[in-house]
Amino acid sequence: MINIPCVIFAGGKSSRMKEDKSLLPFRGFSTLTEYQFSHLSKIFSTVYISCKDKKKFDFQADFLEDDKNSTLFAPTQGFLSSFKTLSTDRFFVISVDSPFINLDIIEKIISSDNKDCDATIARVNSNVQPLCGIYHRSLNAKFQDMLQNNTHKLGFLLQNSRVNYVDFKDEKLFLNLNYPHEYQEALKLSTN
Ligand SMILES: Nc1nc2c(ncn2[C@@H]2O[C@H](COP(=O)(O)OP(=O)(O)OP(=O)(O)O)[C@@H](O)[C@H]2O)c(=O)[nH]1
Ligand SMILES: [Mg+2]
Repeated sequence: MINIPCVIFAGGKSSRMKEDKSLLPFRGFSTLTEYQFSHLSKIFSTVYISCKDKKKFDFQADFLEDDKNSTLFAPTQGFLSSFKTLSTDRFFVISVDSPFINLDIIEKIISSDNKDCDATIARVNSNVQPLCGIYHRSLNAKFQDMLQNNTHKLGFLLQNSRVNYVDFKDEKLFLNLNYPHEYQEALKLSTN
């Protein structure tokens, strides 16, 4: 088991999906979140779910809720509550809507990480995947600045930080379910 905590980001608006994607059924699980939680719990010894309000889920897990006083929708919120609640120097981040990220990918990222960087992040055919990688506590202050300045582009943060990129080729494994057609594609890939 991997000892770095894993945080599943599941608190977004799903504006492109038009319904909360974290609650869509997947691979026999009643929600994509439960699928990810179950899969990742076999790999990581601690798995957290980052969300606005744990009440939207009806299963037991460790939830990290966003600041209730904020109306902002952006992963920045999830990062800030992760840094606040977790005591470790780093944690692994994954998006709820990328169900094909596997052990092989996770192990490669973890073995590429080192103490001198701020983050170790997946890149697929030169596309950076900010929600698949390790973030270090050294970035906490930058996330606080992002909140203060109301700028939430993770790509920009990473461009201005010390990042190790880990390159992958198979784009299918990084499929993000943003639109209904991508969810349909994921369902099809799962039955093959
Ligand atoms: N905890 C938390 N997670 C978030 C927040 N906003 C986005 N995320 C998560 O970040 C991940 C990547 O975001 P997107 O793929 O853009 O998802 P989204 O923002 O729900 O979808 P769109 O509204 O279509 O952009 C998803 O897993 C979201 O659940 C937030 O305010 N809080
Ligand atoms: Mg979004």
